Amino acid sequence: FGGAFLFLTAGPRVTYVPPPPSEDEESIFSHYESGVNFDKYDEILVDVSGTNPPPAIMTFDEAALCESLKRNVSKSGYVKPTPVQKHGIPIVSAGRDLMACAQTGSGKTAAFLLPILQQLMADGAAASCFSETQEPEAIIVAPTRELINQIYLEARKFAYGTCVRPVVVYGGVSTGHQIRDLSRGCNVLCGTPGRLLDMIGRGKVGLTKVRYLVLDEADRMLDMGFEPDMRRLVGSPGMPSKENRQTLMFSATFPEDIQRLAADFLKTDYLFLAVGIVGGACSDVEQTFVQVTKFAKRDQLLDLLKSTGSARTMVFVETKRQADFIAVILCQEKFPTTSIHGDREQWQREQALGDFRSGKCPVLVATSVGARGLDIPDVQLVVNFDLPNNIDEYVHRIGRTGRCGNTGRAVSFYDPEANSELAQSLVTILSKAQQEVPSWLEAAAFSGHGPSGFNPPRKHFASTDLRKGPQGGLFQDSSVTSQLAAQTAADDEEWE
Ligand SMILES: Nc1ncnc2c1ncn2[C@@H]1O[C@H](COP(=O)(O)OP(=O)(O)OP(=O)(O)O)[C@@H](O)[C@H]1O
Repeated sequence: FGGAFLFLTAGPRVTYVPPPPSEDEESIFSHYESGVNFDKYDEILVDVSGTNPPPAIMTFDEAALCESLKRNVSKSGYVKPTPVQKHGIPIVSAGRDLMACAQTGSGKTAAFLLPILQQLMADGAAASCFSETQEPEAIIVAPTRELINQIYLEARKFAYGTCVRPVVVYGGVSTGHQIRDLSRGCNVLCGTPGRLLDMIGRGKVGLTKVRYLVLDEADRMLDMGFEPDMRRLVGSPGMPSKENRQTLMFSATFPEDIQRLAADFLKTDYLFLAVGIVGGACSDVEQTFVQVTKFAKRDQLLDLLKSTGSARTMVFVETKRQADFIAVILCQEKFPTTSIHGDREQWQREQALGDFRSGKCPVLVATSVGARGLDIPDVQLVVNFDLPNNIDEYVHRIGRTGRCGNTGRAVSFYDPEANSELAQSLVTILSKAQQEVPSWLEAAAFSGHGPSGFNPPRKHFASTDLRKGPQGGLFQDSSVTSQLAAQTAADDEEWE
């Protein structure tokens, strides 16, 4: 009986083998153009706190990258570094631990990949060779399968033509396939936590050579959903102590309670890099709000999509069932639509993202699993059909548009019955992004709902490195709820 029970709970064996990524140079380096606001990134205030930060670089030349990396950066269409790259690259190169917060779509991925790859090349990383146990020098973790795959493809792009070999492991894909891929050599291992720990537990990955541990979407990786896995990872046999590795954390949001927790993983002299307002929304996204009841949302969405034509659109909903339901309705109404959520098979999730990327389905309905990190060209509109229950998730969701200096638009359906808790934080977010605040939303914010008092917009840039004391924490109200909210999301979703 025990065996049968085990079999039932383990579920069917996953046999999906994703198609290999293209080897064609043109598609490896395909990219979208940076937008009209790219140069405005330079006007964003930057604050680095902690002792002895190295000076920022102004150009990629100053990053002293080796020839092949330089070539790959240029083939990727990068001409000038973004602020998180200008400051982040020298910090990583100087061997410092880092907690970096910069707005969505502003190039955080290259800010950690380039200096890591550069260092591995400079130190002559061992060319990959076959071995049953691989000993990567860098481990990168992220919360969703699609995001870690995207980071892997970026790593593969920047490492093109070098001897550094990145590998990716994530759930929903045949383990045997990933073990075979790993055994061919691995310098940079990208993984979602569950599958990564599984590979370590099976003895396929050794940790003794780890020099870099990167947590992308670090606040999510350290909230209640993933924190135990992260502790397991750093406590795994062979993993160098925090004193003996470099730990790097990146996100667009960093609630204070999570910053406090993050300190356990970082050396005490870590640097905190804030580009703009910690937890702030991307100012290139025009945010509008429509007050609507639950029952009127459907018609509102149809009207909106009719008015935007074939603009590539992501529609966020609360539940997996709702995602399927809305996708079906939109298809019936002749909007080619697909969906991504945790109940879909991995091949369906990957196909959905592929169809959305290619434009075959210009509308993607997603649960919170699609909120973070995904970098899809030309997403013009994000619709919050259901608003999330925490402000950080809102910031990440609307950040799927307005990336890399391009402009974007987000329309959110605000249901007074369900969303009043969010009103204060929304007003703060809108004000800080210099956006118009609807008077009804301001009234809702003042009417006393929500976890704390109204947060008046600050006139000056406020760094929110926790170590600077209580005047920081612009979005403290959100941090109070973030853990709970994230837990709810984690319960609902098969994240990785
Ligand atoms: N210096 C640059 N010049 C031109 N394009 C860049 C530069 N840096 C990054 N990009 C491009 O900008 C896009 C967004 O970058 P990336 O995905 O790293 O953003 P992010 O800050 O990690 O966003 P998120 O918070 O949503 O995860 C990518 O397509 C990336 O290739």
